[in-house]
Amino acid sequence: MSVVIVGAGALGMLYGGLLAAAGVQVVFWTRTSGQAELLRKQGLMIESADGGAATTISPDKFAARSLEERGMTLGGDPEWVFLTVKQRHIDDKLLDAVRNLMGTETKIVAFQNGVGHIDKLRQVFPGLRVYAAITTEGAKRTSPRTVVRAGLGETKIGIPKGPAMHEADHSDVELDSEAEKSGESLIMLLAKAGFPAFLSNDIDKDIYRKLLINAVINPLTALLRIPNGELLAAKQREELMLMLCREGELVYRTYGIPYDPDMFEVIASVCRSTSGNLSSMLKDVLEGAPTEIDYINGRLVEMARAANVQIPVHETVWRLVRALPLSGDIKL
Ligand SMILES: NC(=O)C1=CN([C@@H]2O[C@H](COP(=O)(O)OP(=O)(O)OC[C@H]3O[C@@H](n4cnc5c(N)ncnc54)[C@H](OP(=O)(O)O)[C@@H]3O)[C@@H](O)[C@H]2O)C=CC1
Ligand SMILES: CC(C)(CO)C(=O)C(=O)O
Repeated sequence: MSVVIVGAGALGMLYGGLLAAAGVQVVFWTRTSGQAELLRKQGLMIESADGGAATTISPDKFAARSLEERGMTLGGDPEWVFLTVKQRHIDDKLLDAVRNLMGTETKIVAFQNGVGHIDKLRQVFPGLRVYAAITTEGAKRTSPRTVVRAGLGETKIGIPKGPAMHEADHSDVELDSEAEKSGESLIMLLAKAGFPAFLSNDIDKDIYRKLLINAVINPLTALLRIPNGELLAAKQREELMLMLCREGELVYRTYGIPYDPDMFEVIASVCRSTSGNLSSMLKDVLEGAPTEIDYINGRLVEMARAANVQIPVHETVWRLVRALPLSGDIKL
């Protein structure tokens, strides 16, 4: 079994590193030749947030190439391509490069938060099975060859339905037997590498559940510059969370997208279980990097507008996060 990791960032190094350590044939595909070279020379390291022993993966356990070295052959016909770049990185150039990697039996697994990417991948690769992975792993890249794993999360894998997920029928649909067989082999592979992983028959529900969790926690933590747990530490913050949650539920009801009856409690419990974490959006803001707001709150706003539904709090946080200065932009 071979796995190509497109994007050796936090998630890419975590999954690729532990798969390689478990003996799976892994090829990392980085953006820059500098990172690929560093990985080839020094290997990579996965540290644990609680100070436990780090896992070192030596360079003989994997291969690393870069987009800049596009001419180089990666060899073979990979069984899986894990797409672990951010949503905004999925552009025509990247998709062209991914196309060159695909063999006849290759399947893609997309790990992005938010929505939009699956439809894009389906348009570019018609007829190809695109799996979505929804994970509660928390990974942070601390150097081009080091990643910190916040704790053991769950990874759910499934094939989203319909070309546009929010227009899809959300009744339970069984995966066809071939897709199920492939999905199960991937789950076993991930389990071998130490990831608690499950096959989902309704990954759309998981995608939209995560979307609402992110659409409440991420913009508020990014705007208020606080760790996730601090959202519950003041009534005013909880009120904002509740408004975002209720507006999101309104959109979901409008489109017939199922959500947990106690969605607010689900979100609050994520704040508690990740209380010390900085959300990915806050990390992006602190690093001066573009955020994934367009693919999270932006998508909800788009859906609401298309259905003539008002979600003013999402609209406001979406605009505010988009308007945040990139670090260093403003000197006071
Ligand atoms: N980190 C986490 O814990 C979780 C992340 N996710 C989702 O997973 C996705 C990835 O997140 P994360 O790993 O944190 O992000 P990172 O920013 O750490 O990693 C993204 C990686 O993609 C690389 N990249 C960008 N463009 C290209 C390209 N053209 N070719 C090859 N590689 C490229 C970047 O390279 P470079 O740095 O050189 O630009 C970087 O290494 C996001 O959508 C996020 O929402 C979901 C759940 C948890
Ligand atoms: C669940 C949460 C909010 C954890 O930090 C997350 O997925 C993120 O930060 O993007």
